[in-house]
Amino acid sequence: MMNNKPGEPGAPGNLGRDRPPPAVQARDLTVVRGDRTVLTTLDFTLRPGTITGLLGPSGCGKTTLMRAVAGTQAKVTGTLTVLGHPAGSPALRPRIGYVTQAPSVYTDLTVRQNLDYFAAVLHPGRTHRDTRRAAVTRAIEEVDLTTHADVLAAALSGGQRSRVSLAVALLSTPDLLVLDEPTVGLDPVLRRDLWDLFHRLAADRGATLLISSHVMDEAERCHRLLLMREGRILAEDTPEALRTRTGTATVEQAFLHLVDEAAARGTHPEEPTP
Ligand SMILES: Nc1ncnc2c1ncn2[C@@H]1O[C@H](COP(=O)(O)OP(=O)(O)OP(=O)(O)O)[C@@H](O)[C@H]1O
Repeated sequence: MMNNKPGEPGAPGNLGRDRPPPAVQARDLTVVRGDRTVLTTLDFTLRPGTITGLLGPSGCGKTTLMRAVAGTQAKVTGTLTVLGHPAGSPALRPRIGYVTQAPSVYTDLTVRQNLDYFAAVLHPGRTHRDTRRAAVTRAIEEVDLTTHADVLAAALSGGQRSRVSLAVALLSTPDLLVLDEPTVGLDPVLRRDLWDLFHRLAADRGATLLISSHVMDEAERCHRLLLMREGRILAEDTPEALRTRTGTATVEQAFLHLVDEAAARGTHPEEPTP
């Protein structure tokens, strides 16, 4: 499907020369779903150990972009390199944690049983029993579900179930975490705690996180932002640079400013102005 061209960042010849290769690099990334082009020639780069927020209105293509990065999206063209491999490579499977909007948990199992099950898939065999146990306990603690470890998933709230999915993704200590709206339905305290966890994963483990959200105030917690609209990237920068560039006080205002600016020009923002 997609190949690195020699000399491009992420290609084997460039590894380790100046700075670490990008965790994710997209060039001309285009995705067709049904008979519609839903992502159009996207270019972006995610640096290792950073948190990138993916923001934009419903239907703009956030989930499609995440599925492409996670390697689960069909009809992807262009170049998409993930942790040095073409997106979708089998070698990437244990290195990516992808948490979808719909929590993928077994409702007839408890929180711990769910995690035990997935841990057994990741680290099968008796010899890994202690590793599994430690990984499960750590993942449950990280998502703050220790007090609910023995509760059936069927009896959890939506937000708690989402956190079980996140715990499953954390079991394999992934290098790249792709999280589709992980804070939907959570109260402000839990949202804050989860964002603290995301920052710890980036700072302590060097993990790269791509996190989608509808909530613009969460944008301020990201190192970088990809603002999307109608299948295209409206802007890619730090929250501060976006505010400064647009002379606005919040990322939400910056987003609206960029939308208005593009409409006034009659072009899409990343298209060169004549
Ligand atoms: N299975 C599908 N077949 C055809 N078109 C699809 C399919 N799934 C999504 N789309 C279209 O692709 C576009 C992008 O959808 P996507 O789910 O990526 O958006 P989103 O930004 O994640 O939306 P939301 O924030 O509501 O989750 C939408 O216009 C949607 O209608």
